[in-house]
Amino acid sequence: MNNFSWAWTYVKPNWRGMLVASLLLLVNSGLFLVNPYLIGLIVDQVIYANQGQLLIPIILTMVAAALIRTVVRYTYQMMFEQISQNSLFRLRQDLYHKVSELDFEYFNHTRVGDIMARMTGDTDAIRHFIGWVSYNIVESVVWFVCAIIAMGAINIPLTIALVAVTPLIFIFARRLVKESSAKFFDIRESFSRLNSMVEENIGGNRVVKAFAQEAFEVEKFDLHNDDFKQKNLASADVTRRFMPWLEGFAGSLSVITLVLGGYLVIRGSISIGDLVAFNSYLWMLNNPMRMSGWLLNDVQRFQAACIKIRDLLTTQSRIPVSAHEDIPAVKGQVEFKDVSFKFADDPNFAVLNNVSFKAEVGQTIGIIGETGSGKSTLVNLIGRFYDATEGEVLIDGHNIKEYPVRFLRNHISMVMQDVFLFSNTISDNIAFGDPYTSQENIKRMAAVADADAFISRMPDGYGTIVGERGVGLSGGQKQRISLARALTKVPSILILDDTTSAVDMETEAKIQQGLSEVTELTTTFIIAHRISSVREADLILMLDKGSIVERGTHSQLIAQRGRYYRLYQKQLGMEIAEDEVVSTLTETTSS
Ligand SMILES: Nc1ncnc2c1ncn2[C@@H]1O[C@H](COP(=O)(O)OP(=O)(O)OP(=O)(O)O)[C@@H](O)[C@H]1O
Repeated sequence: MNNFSWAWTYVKPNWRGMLVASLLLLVNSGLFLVNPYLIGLIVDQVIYANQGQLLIPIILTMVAAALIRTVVRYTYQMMFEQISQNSLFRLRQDLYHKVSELDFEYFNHTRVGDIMARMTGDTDAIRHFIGWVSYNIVESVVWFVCAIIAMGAINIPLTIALVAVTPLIFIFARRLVKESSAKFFDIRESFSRLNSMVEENIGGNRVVKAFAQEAFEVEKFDLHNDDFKQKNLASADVTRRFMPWLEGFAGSLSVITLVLGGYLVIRGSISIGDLVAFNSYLWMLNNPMRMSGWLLNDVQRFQAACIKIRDLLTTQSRIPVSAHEDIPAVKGQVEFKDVSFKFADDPNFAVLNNVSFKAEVGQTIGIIGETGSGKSTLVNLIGRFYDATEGEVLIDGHNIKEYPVRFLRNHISMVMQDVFLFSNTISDNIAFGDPYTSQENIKRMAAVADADAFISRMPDGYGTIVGERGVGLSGGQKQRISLARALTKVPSILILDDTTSAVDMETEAKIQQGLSEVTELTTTFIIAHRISSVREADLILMLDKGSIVERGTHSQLIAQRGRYYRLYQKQLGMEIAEDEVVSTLTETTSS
């Protein structure tokens, strides 16, 4: 399907409006023929044939034609605008739906700025095409044809002399399209890079400031900014080189009309009135010629935008959103059978190697291991954010691939390592897990996450609006709010990825106590670096380079005297050291 047919699918629901607008456009073009004809009449009949009584009716007709034209033009322009906005609305809807269903893999490789460029600049190029360029092209063609017919009716040889110039315009227009097309793609890519750079910089402004790298970033921005400017100038250069030719051809029509037309008048082949009318129609012929360069540029911009948008709309998630629908509710038994996993962009590196374990409903599984050992990747397979490359993940005995993804995720709650809060009230952030939850439940779950106390101390309490990504809250506060958010959902499977890393051990103990009360029927996965976070778990998995190297309960693993034991010793030593510091400080203060 070409880009025009594709764009039509968005316009099609308004096809009736489009038809009426196009008919009005034809009426308007027809009305343009009236005045030149009447001007010819004034010259021939009123001035030369001395029929002064015709002057007033002719002028009144001209005024009426101009008035009707104004109303008609306003109406169809507004209709095109309305249709283009409706089409844009539908397109944005499709784009947003698409973006919301794309998987982690896509976002791992796509810059947010690039997606934003598609959703703003590219969609606007398409709106501009539907709402302005398309009817201007039709209008130009209609004017061109009408002018030739009207001029042909006056004098055929003179019309042929003018039309003889038009092939040159097509030759130049084709060359313009050929040269400018690539430039628009360059502009589009440069805009996307600029957008991504700005987006990343605003998002990472704290890091930039912390490293005092403002000057370096400004320099980087200037490079992108300059690149965008140069790409636009290169495109403008092509336009400027071709425009004088198109202008020149359009201007040559007046010269041909005056020279050849004057000759025909002297010879008596046409009247002066006919020549004046002919000259007035000329505008309908040379205006489309002048416009052709600009319109062709806009068509190129439209084509470049269509390619980018269609590329996004046709991107397929590796994880399909729907699957078998007749599957019972998730209870929460999770089993990994010889699961291995490799990221698509690094197929030689196995992030998980033959991982096998079983978690019964309501059990707590602790996952511990060095950084980069594959802990987050393992739990990401449970929510089908990625699919295992080998082996099977089973939930309640069914292969996870049999579950419709949204259905499955509805039964899973996840507190991600990288906490994200929306710039909204704390209450709404917590209710995000279940928008229909009551205020009491929000407060209850906040209490379980040991967040109620600090939230209540805030001046606006649960109504406090947090900044973008939770700005204004400490790391530990953000973690606790995101834990409360995960708990409001009443999940069958709860995944806590390093959720208490930023809270002190006393708070962690309180949270664990609260959690054990509300997760009796919930299979809970706790990823942690601190043994204190997992020691009560029914099963602890120790990962190393993607493989389970030790497994068992805390006491079993201690008895094994292996890596877990050594880690425990190390952490215990640190705890004791910490306790010693605290008691020394206390003693010093009291003495
Ligand atoms: N999108 C990705 N593409 C390629 N490799 C990745 C991707 N995400 C993670 N990895 C790699 O997979 C490995 C495991 O990462 P993972 O995030 O699962 O580790 P982790 O044990 O959770 O680490 P941490 O404790 O630091 O959170 C790492 O070597 C990492 O570099």
